[in-house]
Amino acid sequence: MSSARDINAGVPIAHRRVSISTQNLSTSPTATFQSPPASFGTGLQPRRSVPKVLKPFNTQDIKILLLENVNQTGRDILTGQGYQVEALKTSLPEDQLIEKIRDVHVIGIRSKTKLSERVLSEAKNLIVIGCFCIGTNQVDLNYAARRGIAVFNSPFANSRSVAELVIAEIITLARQLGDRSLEMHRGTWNKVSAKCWEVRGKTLGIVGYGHIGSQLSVLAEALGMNVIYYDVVTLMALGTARQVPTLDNLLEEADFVTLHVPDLPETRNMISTAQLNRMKEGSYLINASRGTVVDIPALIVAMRSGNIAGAALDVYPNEPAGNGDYFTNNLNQWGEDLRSLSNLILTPHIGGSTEEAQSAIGVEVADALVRYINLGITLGSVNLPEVQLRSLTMDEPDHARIIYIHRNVPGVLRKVNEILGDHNVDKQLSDSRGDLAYLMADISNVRYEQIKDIADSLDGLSSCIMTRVLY
Ligand SMILES: NC(=O)c1ccc[n+]([C@@H]2O[C@H](COP(=O)([O-])OP(=O)(O)OC[C@H]3O[C@@H](n4cnc5c(N)ncnc54)[C@H](O)[C@@H]3O)[C@@H](O)[C@H]2O)c1
Ligand SMILES: O=C(O)[C@H](O)COP(=O)(O)O
Repeated sequence: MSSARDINAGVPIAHRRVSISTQNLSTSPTATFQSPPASFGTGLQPRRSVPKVLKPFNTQDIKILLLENVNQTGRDILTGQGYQVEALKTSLPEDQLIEKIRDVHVIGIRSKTKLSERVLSEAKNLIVIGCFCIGTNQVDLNYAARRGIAVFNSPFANSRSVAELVIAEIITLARQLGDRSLEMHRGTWNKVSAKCWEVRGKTLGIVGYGHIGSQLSVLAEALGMNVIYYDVVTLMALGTARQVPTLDNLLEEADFVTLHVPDLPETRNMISTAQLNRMKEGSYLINASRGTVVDIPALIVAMRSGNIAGAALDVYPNEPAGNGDYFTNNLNQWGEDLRSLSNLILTPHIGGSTEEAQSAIGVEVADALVRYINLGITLGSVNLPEVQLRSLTMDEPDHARIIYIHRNVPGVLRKVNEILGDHNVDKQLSDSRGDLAYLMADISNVRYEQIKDIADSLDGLSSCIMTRVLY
């Protein structure tokens, strides 16, 4: 088992390095870390017994809290490491979250758990956050970085699932399938063709042509749709899709408008009364991005007027913490209005909720957490500089890996190397991101009893945010 220790105010700054078989490391010239197979989670083995002087804790001492029903694949990888894993099916109210987060070194969440500065400031032992989803808007990334807490996510493992849901919704809206099905469930046969359409030849307007938007573009063209898209970045069109210069251009031309932008200050209420009024009469709106992107009261007005012939919402400004919670309470006054509208598909944030997506996300994020906890590798981190050293000497005795997360100020490397200077620095890599820098150094000829001195000296530097020594 690997181990870690706690030197400063409960912050685990060192844990025993573990060996890793070289087949798990990329041999590509770019030296990126290849995503390991699922067995990676059990592939890391302890190297030697723990030196008493460091009061290290074993991997069993690493406490991980997983919220929001993280997939079994991820739980298995983490428990396979020997970490203590507590997994809950829902998110937690802030007060309970604060109580729980005080104790853990790692937290895994999905889109609902808000890790604000207020919550994170209580997380004295936290070294890393895993977002088992695409979005990271629920985490205060800047504050986490200032504290040296790494954040990882799964940038595209559920993109296909979302794109397929949107395709289903386009046809469902065009044919009013939701309403017909509801009527049949109530015993009413209502065979109509008025205002029911084929999607072939219609124009799909995609707002945000990233992972999901671009995948959707390909699927929609296969159905015979014309695709236009709007994005703040100029992006290569797939197939015969066409980028339009403004959102208004898209709204005026599209029969279906679908939103795939992140939650940013600029995308809040991006679709409100003015934008809905620009949309073609009888057009449709789909939002499977974030609940903040659509002004819901404005949508209700537009649908009641008939200008918008149908809509699909998968995401909402306030979402319940878990299944069974009452939807209307969270939407306040809008819940009842939404539920009363025809040709409005309401789904409980299930865009990425498929077996395939959740299983892949579980593996991807859990592997990233293991690599970070055990090896300090930040590849894929959304808030720290991405640093990886591929060490061929990890299994040799008297080697240690130093991780020094620090403020990006002049003179740090000189001071760090003064501290490491008595040892043989085999490799060293440092990268910065804004005000923050991440240094990784593999040193040899270091005795275990010297490791505490190194850690203490690094901690004593004024630039220090967090020091970890892996050995
Ligand atoms: N419903 C779900 O279950 C579900 C699942 C996955 C992702 N999502 C959400 O879907 C959204 C898109 O995900 P993605 O993986 O495609 O993201 P992405 O980062 O790959 O793509 C987002 C695109 O939006 C563009 N963009 C940013 N700001 C914009 C603006 N103001 N106007 C126009 N374009 C803008 C970006 O340039 C980028 O091309 C995110 O909000 C994500 O959280 C929801
Ligand atoms: O950000 C995401 O990946 C989606 O919104 C899905 O979130 P979820 O994992 O909470 O369903």
